Amino acid sequence: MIGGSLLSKRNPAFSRLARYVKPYFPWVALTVFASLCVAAIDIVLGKAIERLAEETFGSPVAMIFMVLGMVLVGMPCKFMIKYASAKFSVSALKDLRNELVDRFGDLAMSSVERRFTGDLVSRLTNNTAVLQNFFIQHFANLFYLPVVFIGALTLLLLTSWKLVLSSLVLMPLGIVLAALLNKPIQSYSAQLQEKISELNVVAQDAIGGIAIVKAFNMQAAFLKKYTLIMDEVIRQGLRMEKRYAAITPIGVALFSTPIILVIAYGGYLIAQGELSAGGIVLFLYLITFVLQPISMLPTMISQVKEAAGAAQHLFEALDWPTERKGQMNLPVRPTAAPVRFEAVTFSYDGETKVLDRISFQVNEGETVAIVGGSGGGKSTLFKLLCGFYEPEPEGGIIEVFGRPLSDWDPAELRARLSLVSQESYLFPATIAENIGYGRTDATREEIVEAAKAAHAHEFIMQLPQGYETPLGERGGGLSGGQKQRISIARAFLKDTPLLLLDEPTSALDSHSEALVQSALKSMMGGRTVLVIAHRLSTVRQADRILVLDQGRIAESGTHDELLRHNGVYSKLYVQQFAAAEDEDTGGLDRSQAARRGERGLQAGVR
Ligand SMILES: Nc1ncnc2c1ncn2[C@@H]1O[C@H](COP(=O)(O)OP(=O)(O)OP(=O)(O)O)[C@@H](O)[C@H]1O
Repeated sequence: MIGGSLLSKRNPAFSRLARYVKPYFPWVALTVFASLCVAAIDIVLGKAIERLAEETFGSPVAMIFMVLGMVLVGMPCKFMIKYASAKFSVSALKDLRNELVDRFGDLAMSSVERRFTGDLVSRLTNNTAVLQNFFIQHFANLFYLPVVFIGALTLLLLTSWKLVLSSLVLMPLGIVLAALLNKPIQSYSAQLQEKISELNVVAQDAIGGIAIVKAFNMQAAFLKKYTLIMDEVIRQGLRMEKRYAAITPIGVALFSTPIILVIAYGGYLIAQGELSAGGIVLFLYLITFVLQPISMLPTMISQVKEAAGAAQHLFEALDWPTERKGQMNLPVRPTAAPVRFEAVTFSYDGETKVLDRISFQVNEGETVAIVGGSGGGKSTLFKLLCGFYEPEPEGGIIEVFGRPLSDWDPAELRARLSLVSQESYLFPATIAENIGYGRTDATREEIVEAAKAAHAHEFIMQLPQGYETPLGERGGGLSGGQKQRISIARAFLKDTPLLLLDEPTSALDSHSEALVQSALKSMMGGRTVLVIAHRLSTVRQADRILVLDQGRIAESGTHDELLRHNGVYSKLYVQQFAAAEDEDTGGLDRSQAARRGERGLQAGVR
C-alpha cells in the first residue's frame, strides 16, 4: 500500500518502529481495513446520491434508506479507525517507552554526563507524543486519502472529463491562493510559539533559581524581562488575529469563486446535454474527495517527516552506548587489597590525560585521603572505581577486591561499595524510602538503625510525619546537614566494605557540621575508605594522604611527613587547610603553616 511503503521503505526509523508495532498487527490491520471501508462508502455514497437525484433507483424512499444505512455503517468504521489506531500506537509506544526507560538506567556515564536532563526527558515524552499524535490523527489517512482520491477521480472522469479538467485547474488555484494568503500567518504563528517558549524559559529560570533570584533581589529584573516578552507575545498575537480577520473573507472568496465557476460551467454542460442533473450532484459531492488529498499532501508529508524525525530521535537514544555487562558471581580474592591502581592513565576525550600513570594501593581497613587542587582528577578516580568509566586496555590496571575492573559486572561491583558525594542527592519520596534505597530489602528497623547511626533519627522523629515525611525535589524541605545525614544513613544501610567519600564542604552550621562529621566518622570505622578530603581533621586522621596534581600522584605520606617534605601538599595545606587550623586541635599555627607554605612556593612547587 502507498501509505505503508511511504512509512517503511524510505525511512529506517519507520522500519525500526514497525518492529514495535508488529505485535499489535491485528489493530493496524483493523485501522487500515476501516479506512478503506470509509473510502469505499464515501465513493459509493456519491453514486447513490447521483441515482437519487436522477430518480433512477426506483423508489426514492428505499434509496434514502440505503444512503442513511451507508452513513450509519460509516460511523462505526470511523470510530474503529480512531480506536484501533489508538490501541496499537499506545501499546507500541508503551513498549518503546519502557525499553527507553530501561535503557536509561543502563546508559554508560559518558552517554549521560554531557547531555542535558531535558534532552533525555524530551525524547521520552515529546517525541513519543509526536508519534502518538501521528498514528491517531494521520496514519489512517495514508490509506484513506489515496484510495478515495483514485476512486473519486475515476468516477468523475467517467461522468464528465471536461468538468474534472476545469475544476482541477480552477479549484487547486483557489486552494493555492488561499494558502499563499495564509502563509504569513504560519510564520507569525511560528514567531509567536518562539516567543511563548522564551517566556516559559524566563519563568522556569525564575522559579528554578528562586533562591538566587531572591538573594540577589533579581525579581524586578526578571519581571521586566518577562513583561517585555509578554508584550511582544501580545503584539504578535494581535498582529496575527488582525491578519486573520482581514484575510478570512478574501480566503472564502478565493476558495468559493472557482467552485461557483465550475458549477456555472456544469450548468452550461447540462444545457448542452453533456451532463445530467445527477451528474452535477455526483460531481459536487465527489470533487472534495479529489481536492482534499491534493490539499492535504503538504500536511501529510510534513507529518510523516515530523514523525520520522521523532522516531529517529528516539532510536538515537536507544543506540547510546550502554554499560557492558560483566560476569556475575566471580570469586573475590579475600586476601587482595580492596583497591589497587597500577600505572593507570585515563582520558575522557582520548586526548587530554586526566589521570597519568597513577599507581597506589589501599589496604583493607585503611583510610586514604586524596587531596589536590581543582581539576586534579580526584572525582575521576572515584568514577573509575565505581565503574562509570574504564581506562583503555593499555591504560593500566585497576583492581577492586583483587579482580580487574573489566572483570566486574558493574552492578555487582557497586553492590560492594558506597559512594557518598558532596551533593547529597535525595529523591522525591519519603525519608524512609530515601534511606531504604541503600538496600531495597531492608526492614523498617534496619532503616531506623541506619538513621540512628547517621545521627538523623532525632530530627526525623521531630518531623510531623517522621519517616513518612515526603521530600520535595532534591530533598527540598530539609537543611543541607539533614540531607547529608540522610545520604549517610543510606550508605550505612548499604553497609559495604569499601567506602568512597567525597567530604561535604557545603556551608553547614557548626552544630550540623559536627553531627555530619561524627556520622561520617562512625561509618568510616572498620571499613576501607577512600576520601576526597576537604577538612584538616580528615587529612590528619587518614592513614595516608595521596596528593593528586594534574592527574599525577605528586606526593604520598602522612600529614606530618608531607609537611616535612615541603612540597605540593605543604602549599595546598596553606591554601586550603590552614584557615581551619584554629578550629582543629593541636596543629601548626597559621604563621607556621604560612612559613612552610612559603618555603613550598620558594621550592618552586606550583
Ligand atoms: N565527564 C567529563 N568529560 C570530560 N572531561 C571531564 C569530565 N569530568 C571531568 N572532566 C575533566 O577532567 C579533569 C579532572 O576533573 P575531576 O572532576 O576529576 O577533578 P577534581 O580533582 O575532582 O576537581 P574538583 O576538586 O574541582 O572537583 C578536569 O579537567 C575536568 O574538566
